[in-house]
Amino acid sequence: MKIYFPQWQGSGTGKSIEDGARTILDYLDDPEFVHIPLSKITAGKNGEKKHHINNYDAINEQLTRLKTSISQKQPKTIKTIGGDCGLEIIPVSYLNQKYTNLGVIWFDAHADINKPCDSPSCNFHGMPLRTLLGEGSEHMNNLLFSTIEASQIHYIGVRDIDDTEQNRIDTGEIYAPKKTNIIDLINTLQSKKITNLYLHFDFDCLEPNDYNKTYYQVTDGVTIPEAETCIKALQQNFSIVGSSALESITTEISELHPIKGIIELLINK
Ligand SMILES: NC(=[NH2+])NCCC[C@H](N)C(=O)O
Repeated sequence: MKIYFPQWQGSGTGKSIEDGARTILDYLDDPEFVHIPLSKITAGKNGEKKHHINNYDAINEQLTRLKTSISQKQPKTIKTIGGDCGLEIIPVSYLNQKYTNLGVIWFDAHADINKPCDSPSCNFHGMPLRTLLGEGSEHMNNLLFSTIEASQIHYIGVRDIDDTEQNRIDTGEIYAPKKTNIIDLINTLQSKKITNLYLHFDFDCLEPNDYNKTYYQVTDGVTIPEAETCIKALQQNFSIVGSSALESITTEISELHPIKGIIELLINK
């Protein structure tokens, strides 16, 4: 199943994330994408915070739509154009229920593992992994198809981590090396007997000199050739049952040029 879900409300005020999703959709020009409509509940500057989550009602309503659509279709695989990282709680928890021992590969500059009450921003896109662990807000748990274990989480390119997130990572089980070594990652996944993977891809994992049309830019990122090599190696060694392309913000298709290879690998391979 291919899904277009341009959720931006998880970033607080970042409407550019919706525009960026549309640009990737237009570039791919693929009628197979199922469009999930966003909530009309006021969000952003005048949005309301509930349970330590900005724009809670809008996010809850539209993620419920996404969940319903996936439940009805019961897809074997899910490819998503987004959108902010908060949307991941739906496809990941669905695929995790379908495939035992799903490996979750998180290409991202950020750890996205905040508890709502610890989050400096109260933006839900910094919370999806903690939610998926079943340690987030009880007010989001109704959206989950299943919860994951810490040992299923593997970061690539993570380098902007809040102190409270680091504390969670330091309690063990989560794979979060300072520098990516693809051989080590593959060995780690194989030693855990993981065969199926979900590839979460926030374009801010990339080195900004290679691509900076992202909601955040964080120095010392993964280069585009490194990211492509890594995705290809994972595709050769594992079965990829889901992937996402998230938080790019350009409104010009021509500016997607540097990341076209990555988009193709994630969505069309
Ligand atoms: N998906 C993202 N862009 N996440 C950024 C999160 C930034 C920061 N850690 C926060 O929780 O607010």
